[in-house]
Amino acid sequence: MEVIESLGYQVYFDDTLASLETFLAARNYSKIIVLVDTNTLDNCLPLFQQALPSLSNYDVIEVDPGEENKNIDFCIGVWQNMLDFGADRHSLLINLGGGVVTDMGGFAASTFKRGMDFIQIPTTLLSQVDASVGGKTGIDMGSVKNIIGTFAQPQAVFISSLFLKTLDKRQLISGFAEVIKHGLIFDQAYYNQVKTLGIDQVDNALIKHSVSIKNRVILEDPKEKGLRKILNFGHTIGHAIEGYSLQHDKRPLLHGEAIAVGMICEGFLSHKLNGLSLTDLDDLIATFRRYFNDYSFSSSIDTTLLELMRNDKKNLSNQIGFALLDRIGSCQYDIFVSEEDIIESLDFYRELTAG
Ligand SMILES: NC(=O)c1ccc[n+]([C@@H]2O[C@H](COP(=O)([O-])OP(=O)(O)OC[C@H]3O[C@@H](n4cnc5c(N)ncnc54)[C@H](O)[C@@H]3O)[C@@H](O)[C@H]2O)c1
Ligand SMILES: O=C(O)C(=O)C[C@@H](O)[C@H](O)[C@H](O)COP(=O)(O)O
Ligand SMILES: [Zn+2]
Repeated sequence: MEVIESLGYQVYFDDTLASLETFLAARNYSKIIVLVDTNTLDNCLPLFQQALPSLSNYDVIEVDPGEENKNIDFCIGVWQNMLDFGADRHSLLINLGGGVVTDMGGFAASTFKRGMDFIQIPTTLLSQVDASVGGKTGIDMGSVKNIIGTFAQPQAVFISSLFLKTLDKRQLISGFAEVIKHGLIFDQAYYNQVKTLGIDQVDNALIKHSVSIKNRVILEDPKEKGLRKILNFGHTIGHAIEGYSLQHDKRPLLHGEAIAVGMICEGFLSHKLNGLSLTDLDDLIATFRRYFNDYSFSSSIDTTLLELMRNDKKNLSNQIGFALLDRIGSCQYDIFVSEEDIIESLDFYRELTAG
């Protein structure tokens, strides 16, 4: 078992979940509630139960799966269930699921009775390498991603790669977008290592390396006043595309798929405005196109996408904020980009992927 020290809590890499048993034994929670979605109820709760045979007295809250349910209505359902189960400030919420469960569960716990303890047991690659660590919690409103939320740290994070065995390939690749992002913004050698990996080559060492990159950034800037914004590379445009797709596409893009589009567009902006070489841009594009299908969207939605970008949390005084690369492995933040340049980056993506 390996451990990373994060913001006052530990991230355990522990396929046995023995560390969770020790964690619970050392605390005297008045009540334990496990939040799952329908898929993690079927696929992950049995593994959780097997690993913790001594834990029998807990309640389960189940929500429908998927981004379309990461909203206030489902959150009210979670709060209501916690009330019904008699949760108090000395209770623990265990979020057992992907980023939707860890984001929404973290938000529900951090606001319930002004805050109760929660732990994260991420069960997707995306939530293991990114969403479960760092304390960003939240929900969407319509097409606007993560617009209501808190910074609230879990009491601990328990990562077991065994959960990934039931995850489908599309979800694994979606999570891989954040892995590639970690290399692009912080670690060129890591980027070079991961950019040709097969998705079946994802292992504990890779998950731990990604978490350690994210952790170094958040330790320096827990509340995203500065450096932490680099973790948002690809997200100004990616979140707008994700939010749009969620409301309009029959089969909406997943988070990682949308930010892969965003990272190509923001790669273009990095080249145009922040000194990223053409060689690095071409490399970035080839990497994302190796793993991700092209997304087709017409210029008629550009005004809607810009409207969504006007809600980005990195914005300042009506200027749309970006984190952009100057080379692979290095990223700057607080770069404000004109709407003309943003549209040029969307045109660039469309031309790149046309035909
Ligand atoms: N807080 C953060 O720092 C942060 C970072 C990155 C992403 N996010 C958020 O995370 C969310 C995306 O997370 P995600 O990709 O994990 O999506 P998700 O939670 O929707 O999970 C993806 C799908 O996999 C299913 N699933 C989960 N674990 C499974 C398993 N082990 N076996 C089989 N099926 C399983 C889920 O039910 C769901 O259908 C987005 O809302 C994004 O905004 C947050
Ligand atoms: O942890 C962070 O900080 C990130 O930006 C990680 C992102 O991958 C993640 O998608 C996050 O939820 C985006 O946050 P937001 O503040 O842009 O909503
Ligand atoms: Zn993300």
